[in-house]
Amino acid sequence: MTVLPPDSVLIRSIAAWLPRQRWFGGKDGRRIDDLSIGTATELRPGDPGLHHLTLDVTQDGVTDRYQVLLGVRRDLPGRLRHAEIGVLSDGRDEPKARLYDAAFDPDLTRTLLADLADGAAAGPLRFHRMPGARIRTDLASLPITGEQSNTSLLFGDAYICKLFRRLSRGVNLDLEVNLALTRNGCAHVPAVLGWIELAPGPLDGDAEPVTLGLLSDYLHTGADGWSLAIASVRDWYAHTRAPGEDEWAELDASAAGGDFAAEAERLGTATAQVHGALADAFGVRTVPACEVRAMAARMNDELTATCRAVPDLAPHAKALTAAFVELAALADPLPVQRVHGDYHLGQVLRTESGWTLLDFEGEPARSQDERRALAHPLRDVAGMLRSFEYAARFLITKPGSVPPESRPRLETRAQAWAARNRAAFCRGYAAAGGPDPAAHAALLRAFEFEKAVYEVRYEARHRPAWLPVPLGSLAHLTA
Ligand SMILES: Nc1ncnc2c1ncn2[C@@H]1O[C@H](COP(=O)(O)OP(=O)(O)O)[C@@H](O)[C@H]1O
Ligand SMILES: O=P(O)(O)O[C@H]1O[C@H](CO)[C@@H](O[C@H]2O[C@H](CO)[C@@H](O)[C@H](O)[C@H]2O)[C@H](O)[C@H]1O
Repeated sequence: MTVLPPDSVLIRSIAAWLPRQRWFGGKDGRRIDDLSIGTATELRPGDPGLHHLTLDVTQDGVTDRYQVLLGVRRDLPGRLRHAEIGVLSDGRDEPKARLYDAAFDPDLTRTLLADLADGAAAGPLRFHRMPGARIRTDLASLPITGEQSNTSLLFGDAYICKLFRRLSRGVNLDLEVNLALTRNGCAHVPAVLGWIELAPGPLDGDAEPVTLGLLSDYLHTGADGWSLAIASVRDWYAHTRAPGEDEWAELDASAAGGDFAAEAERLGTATAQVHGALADAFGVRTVPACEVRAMAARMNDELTATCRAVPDLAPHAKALTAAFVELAALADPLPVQRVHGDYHLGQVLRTESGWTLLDFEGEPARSQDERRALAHPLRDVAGMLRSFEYAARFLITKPGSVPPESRPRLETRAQAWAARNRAAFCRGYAAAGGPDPAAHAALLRAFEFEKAVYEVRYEARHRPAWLPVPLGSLAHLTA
């Protein structure tokens, strides 16, 4: 049972299973033309056995590398049936072994924790413990499932181990940034406890190790910004006038019980502090005005391409282009630095001690080089402002979500909620030393529109039912 099945059986099983996985990046209609095993490492012999695989998956001439934890058992208990990848038969009636996604098997993932605690090495895999960190090894894991591009394992309520599914060349951005900020004592990221990497191998000649996993403190008291914001919006929609209140006066959003503005302001403050820490850790560079013009041209090219793919965006194109032209006309050089890169309410957690930022990997739909590129910090501010727009409209935009007669009233409420929380976030950001959004209106607007174009493309490809959300907010912002 410790020996891997012949490649052909394994590869056929994985090729059929891969496209069904939420985290598989190649589900855009392209066929898998070739699939091969890059590395295979036995991490635990016996029944159940654990193997670590890297897979090279080629689609339309482009090869991406993924990792899979392969479990092998003679009998698969009911709790693991949903994770089955394939059956290995000996040619007679009885299956010889069952292959499955071991991320779902706490009996096997325990091995990862033990190896991290030991700073072990296995074949090309290297397990690193953060100097000074103590890692408990007696915890069982539970995978987080859902809308994730990676697979994260919760170990008790102490640790979270993020296993990157599509592997990028060299050190993963999430590890690089979290490690630098943990070392600098930044309170707004979860502390890094360890990481797993693939040592540069003779096979592909990579000079740098490839990051496979990241073990961090699990912030078990945290609530994510998106759920908190949505709860606030729901409360604001239901808010009614107090008895005796002037029925013609504008409704006062601050009087709604679930008002989010104080949280939005604190989030702005935390964001500016993280930007300061990123500038300290990685430095700041200034780009000349010609590069700003090139950036504006790229934004406009993406707009043109997206209008072709999603014609519903076309009615907004004129207003968006005008914002990119305005950006190109800015004569000043721009300071750029490491930023979050895909900043939205789903990437922040509110704990009892403040806001924490997660997932510094950048936008999943961008290339590795684009994700690593330096940017002006207001690009993140724009990302979060877009997220307030999303949260404000999410509950009412999907077709059939509210009766048509309520829509105009709720759209007015949505606009008020977004305006109030955008202003609070920007206030907190500027007060904590970030570049003042009010003083950089043209830059901020261009970044917001760039993100909105990305969102239209993202939603059309991954969640078509959400497409009315960015389109609805664009209708308002470009009116
Ligand atoms: N350190 C942590 N503490 C608590 N929850 C976390 C932590 N890291 C991630 N999470 C939860 O897991 C979710 C996904 O994490 P994320 O890093 O964004 O993964 P992905 O790249 O797969 O989207 C987050 O939205 C958050 O709810
Ligand atoms: O979290 P990821 O790094 O996978 O980011 C991608 O997916 C996000 C959605 O999960 C997407 O964010 C968009 O939807 C959010 C609501 O679900 C909203 O708050 C964001 O403002 C909006 O951009 C993100 O763009 C995408 O890269």
